[in-house]
Amino acid sequence: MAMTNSHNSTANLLPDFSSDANHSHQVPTSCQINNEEDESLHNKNKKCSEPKEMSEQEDDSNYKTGLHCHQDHHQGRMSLTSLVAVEPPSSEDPPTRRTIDLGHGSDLIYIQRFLPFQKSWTFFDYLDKHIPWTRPTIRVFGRSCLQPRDTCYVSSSGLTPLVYSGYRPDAYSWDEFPPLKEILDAIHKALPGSRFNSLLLNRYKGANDYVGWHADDEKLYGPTPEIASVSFGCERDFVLKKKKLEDSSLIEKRGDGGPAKKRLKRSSREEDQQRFTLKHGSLLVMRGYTQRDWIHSVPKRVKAEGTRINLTFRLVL
Ligand SMILES: O=C(O)CCC(=O)C(=O)O
Ligand SMILES: [Fe+2]
Repeated sequence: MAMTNSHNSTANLLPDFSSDANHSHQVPTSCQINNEEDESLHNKNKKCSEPKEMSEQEDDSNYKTGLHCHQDHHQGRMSLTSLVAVEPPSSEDPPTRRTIDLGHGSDLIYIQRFLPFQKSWTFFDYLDKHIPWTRPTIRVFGRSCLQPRDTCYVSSSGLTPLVYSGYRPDAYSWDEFPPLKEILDAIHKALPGSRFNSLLLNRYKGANDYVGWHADDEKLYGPTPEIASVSFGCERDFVLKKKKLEDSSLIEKRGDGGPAKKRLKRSSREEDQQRFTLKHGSLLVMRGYTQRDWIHSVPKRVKAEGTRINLTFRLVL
């Protein structure tokens, strides 16, 4: 597929992220999420309904203080995208890479400015226009419903097909979307030793689009999937909650990454929750047993007016 925007090599523009530059930042652990929807863990009889929004009061300061018009993108073009609340980074800020140890063999890496700001808008525009987005019907708790976000799937040929919520997306080839290969190259460079061969794309077209609580624990990824998530456009919260074991020895003994969902509940302890406001151009990596022991979601948000595009790179074994 032809690109309408010119693209320089991302790798040339990228700083070296191969070592931790800064461990001192703290990840916010307070989490006022009242979204009790859980697509994977409980309440099978629940209607295929959408999760509750945060109230204005609960909707945290990220969205109150973080609303800034970015002035240097889409100049002279008024569009929904141009209203996205994205704060351009200060050029003085060094790129930082944080590693967050979730315990018991699970960890996260977060690089806030993984891709350069303007370059990230070029990617956003390309993906928004050229990806063959679809909004499929999926099965949740035995009911059919429209997936609350657009999606697309890209993978290398010959892999086990991805099936989730009763939906099997067609797999497009990397060759059709050169910028995706460019982003993949940048990820491989930032994560030496890691390899990804498939990509699930999500587009959240506004405040009502979301992804409910789930773990990406499909068998085709093996027991310890590494998932590299790149975000573009409107900032949204990404929330992780630790699954609560009824018998904490079970998971340790199983050790196979299998979906022990029936025996797990979400935890209510504050330290068992993590929340990130995923920035335009950021990279979040989930590693180890994160999919086995934690669930994650991108909840609805009152103030998230613009479009967000998220790419999750995975390795199908
Ligand atoms: O949009 C995101 O940040 C996460 C998407 C996700 O969890 C998924 O596609 O499995
Ligand atoms: Fe996920």
